[in-house]
Amino acid sequence: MENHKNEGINFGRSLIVPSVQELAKQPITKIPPRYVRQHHQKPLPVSSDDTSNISVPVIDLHSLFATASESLTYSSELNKLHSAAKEWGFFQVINHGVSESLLEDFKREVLKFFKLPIEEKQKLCQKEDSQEGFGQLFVASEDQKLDWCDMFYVNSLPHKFRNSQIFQKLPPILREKLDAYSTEIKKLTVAILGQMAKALGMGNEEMSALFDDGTQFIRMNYYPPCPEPELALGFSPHSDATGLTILYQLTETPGLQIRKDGKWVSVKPLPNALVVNIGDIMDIVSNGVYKSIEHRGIVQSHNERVSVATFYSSSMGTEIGPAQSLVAKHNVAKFRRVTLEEYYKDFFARKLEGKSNLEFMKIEEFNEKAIYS
Ligand SMILES: O=C(O)CCC(=O)C(=O)O
Ligand SMILES: [Fe+2]
Repeated sequence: MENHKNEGINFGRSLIVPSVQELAKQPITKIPPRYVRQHHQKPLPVSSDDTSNISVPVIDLHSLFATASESLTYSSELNKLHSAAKEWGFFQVINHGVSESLLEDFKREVLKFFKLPIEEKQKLCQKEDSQEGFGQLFVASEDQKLDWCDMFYVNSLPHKFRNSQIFQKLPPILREKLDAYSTEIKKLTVAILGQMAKALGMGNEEMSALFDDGTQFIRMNYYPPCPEPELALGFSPHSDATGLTILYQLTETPGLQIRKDGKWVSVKPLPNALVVNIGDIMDIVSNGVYKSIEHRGIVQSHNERVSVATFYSSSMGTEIGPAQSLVAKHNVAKFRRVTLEEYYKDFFARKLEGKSNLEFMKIEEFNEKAIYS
């Protein structure tokens, strides 16, 4: 298993903030000012921004992979995947092959973890100069607004980057299920990326070279009930700095919203489905064809919400930039090339601010408007 001296990889850390779950246990009717959003960021009442009749595409991975093994160059499911990645940047997958019993077991252990007494969770808290552990990310200053959320974050793959101090302290069954979940989600991610290579007309080897031995991070999010949900956000608007993210919504409480044509659209939890989204790195690799979409989390007054995001990127030494095959095909590169380390250092040094990180990678003339659609 993991190397005992391993201290993980490190992109600096965020400021220490109080546990929101502990705060929400107090008999409060108002939230502290640090959680009250400025007007433009407040979640609107649903009635004034009604997008309830719109939903993200659902893709049946069983049919997608079945037609792939028949080596058809075209299939309607592949076409659906391509348009979902281009037009939505988000979709849900069903018949994804990750066993229901693993999803159930993992869910139970994650929920148990967040219910542990704070003293137990604090044994796993983020240490000096590390993002991994229990705490919060992206808090860059004392006057920044805070998310109504506690989180636990670990580097899960490759194994050599696992922080052994954290893994050893995890409740053993959670550690076992996390390990199994990480393996299954990596397989699923790589399989979806392979289909995307095909849909984009990229060389399959090009996608494999970037992602077969990639880096995986797991972030578990706990959103407690909030006495003033119309003033707070569970997760500030952001896009993910990854290749692909697979999100498991553990509870039935909705909360994830994506920005679609200027409106916030909810991604409602579906039974046995996983949410997939394009991250900034895939947006870059696809030379802007696939879209990394801004999303946020809202909270509710009576229900807690729990989600697990699994972020997958290329391996650490890799230089990221538009795929050469697509640059040749499009006759232009829309993004600069940087190493993954440089990219992440910049991402984690900021507070979350929509898609600002992707903008910084764009070659100037493309900053305003995408040319491919
Ligand atoms: O909880 C959610 O649905 C969103 C989480 C998310 O966007 C993230 O962890 O990056
Ligand atoms: Fe996200």
